[in-house]
Amino acid sequence: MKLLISIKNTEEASIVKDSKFDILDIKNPAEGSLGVNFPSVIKEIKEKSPNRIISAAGGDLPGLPGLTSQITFGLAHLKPDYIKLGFYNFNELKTAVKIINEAKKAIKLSAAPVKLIAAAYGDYKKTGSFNPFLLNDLAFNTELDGIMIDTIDKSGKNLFDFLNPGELKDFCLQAKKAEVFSALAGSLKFDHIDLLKEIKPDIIGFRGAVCKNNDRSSKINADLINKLYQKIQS
Ligand SMILES: O=C[C@H](O)COP(=O)(O)O
Repeated sequence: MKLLISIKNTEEASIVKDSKFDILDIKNPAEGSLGVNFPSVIKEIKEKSPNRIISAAGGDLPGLPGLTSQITFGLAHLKPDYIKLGFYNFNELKTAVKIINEAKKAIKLSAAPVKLIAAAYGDYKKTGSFNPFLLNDLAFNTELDGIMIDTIDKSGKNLFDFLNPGELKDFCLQAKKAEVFSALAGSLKFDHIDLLKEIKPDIIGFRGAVCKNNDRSSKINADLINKLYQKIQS
């Protein structure tokens, strides 16, 4: 189980410089769950973190293939290892297939070796957004590299308030069958680690629980990241 840590600026890149984790995710929490950050910020963080595997959030995106492919094209030029696209406020599989096919074309056009992750939200029902259990169908029908479940609502509830461990385990098993990696996030806590070890996603994503006062809009904390990493290894 690899640990992904989301950061928002170059100051946080310095804070986590010596911390142990596997993927450095760059997002803009002020613009949503998978808020997309500014090109200059992503470029600077990449330069400051030469030995890190980098992921870039692409936004909580409506079902618009043109818009999504342009965002993907722009991000791909910054050469992250992964781009994560959030499926928000639309729910048709056909639209999702078109989005991923066009995003893959945009990546090829950029000539950067970027992997693509489609993300849906555990609390999808509240907003009529894309059902995360359709991500496996999407993976079978496209050239996706990974699928992820996060949450859109970061105001107190977490992933397990919306989906049960059995559903999440099945999601991860289906991802293996589709030969893509699985990732889980959504206000996860230290206390969820044992359960997550049973569910066996390939990647777990954290921010809030490793920020000062458990507040994802405040500053990331290196000691908390190291403690979390140790707990995952134990
Ligand atoms: O991609 C992972 C997310 O940034 C996790 O953030 P969170 O733990 O605050 O929900």
